[in-house]
Amino acid sequence: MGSAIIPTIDLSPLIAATEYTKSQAAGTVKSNRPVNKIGTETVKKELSRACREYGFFQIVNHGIPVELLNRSLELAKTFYGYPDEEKMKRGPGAPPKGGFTKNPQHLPDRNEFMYIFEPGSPKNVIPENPPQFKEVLEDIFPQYRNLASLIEDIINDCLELPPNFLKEYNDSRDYDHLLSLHYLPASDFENSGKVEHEDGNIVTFVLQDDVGGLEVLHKGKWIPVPPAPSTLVVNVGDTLQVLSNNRFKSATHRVVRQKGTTRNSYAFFYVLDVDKWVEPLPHFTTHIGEPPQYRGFYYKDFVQGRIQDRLNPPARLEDRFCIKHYAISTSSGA
Ligand SMILES: O=C(O)CCC(=O)C(=O)O
Ligand SMILES: [Fe+2]
Repeated sequence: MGSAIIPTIDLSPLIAATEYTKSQAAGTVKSNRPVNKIGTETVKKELSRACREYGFFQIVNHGIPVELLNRSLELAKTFYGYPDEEKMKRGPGAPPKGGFTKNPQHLPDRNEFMYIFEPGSPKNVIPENPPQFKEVLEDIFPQYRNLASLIEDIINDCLELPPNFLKEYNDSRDYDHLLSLHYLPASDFENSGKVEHEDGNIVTFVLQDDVGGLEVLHKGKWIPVPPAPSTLVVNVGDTLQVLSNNRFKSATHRVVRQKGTTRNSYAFFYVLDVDKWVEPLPHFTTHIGEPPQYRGFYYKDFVQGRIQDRLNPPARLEDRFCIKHYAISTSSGA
């Protein structure tokens, strides 16, 4: 067992600062809590290091109530415990449409899942049962989104970009989505829950139950990401890796199914508009005389390539379509 563990970052100084600013702006309740400048700077340093070294970290005191997180996991567990006929009343959902789906048999991953979009979206097909599932999902969705926006602000500062640069670039919230995942128990012969991959977006949050199985690749070794109450896992997506010209790392991760038990998790994807052009930002290339590590692409082409690849994966993992497809190889380093 390796001793490496991914960093855990306590966001409380930032959450306090944000509450203070919000209440001041609204002109309502005045917080007596001073903005914790030193705490905020510490968070930024830790987060910056985590994004550079791991591309993966956990956050605590992030402002989303633990009761709501736990409730969302309990309700998902109840839903996936229903017989297939009941679940299929809300399926099959195929992105970009929501709804229940079982991963096709020809793929190695044994999981079932449901895509959830912002409350009120016509793409949503949320089950009526268990009661409160819909209400809880509609409550939690905007909270994930606000948290992602806060993390984006911090990342903007960590990368020393002009104020609000990332927010103005990533200015459409139409494609954000939440994925509810249910993994089946491992058999004696196979245990793949989610084959190794990188996320293509800006950042993802993962909420996992207490079963375990999420692992991240760090310096060539798989590190388990053990579940911890009220903790969210954050991972940097490929888009951020490209924009930052490899300063921030999109970590390879996977889910290994456990024997004798199912596992529930949620992944919230903070996503760029599909019409956006993505390329290394001039702040990390022309402004400082460094060559771009990627050629530019439309986000929709990248997404399309990934979907095709996931549905018809090539025999060899190294042949999978991923962000390396756009990488510029530097002959000097060859
Ligand atoms: O279920 C998990 O813990 C992770 C899911 C994941 O990596 C994904 O959906 O991209
Ligand atoms: Fe992922």
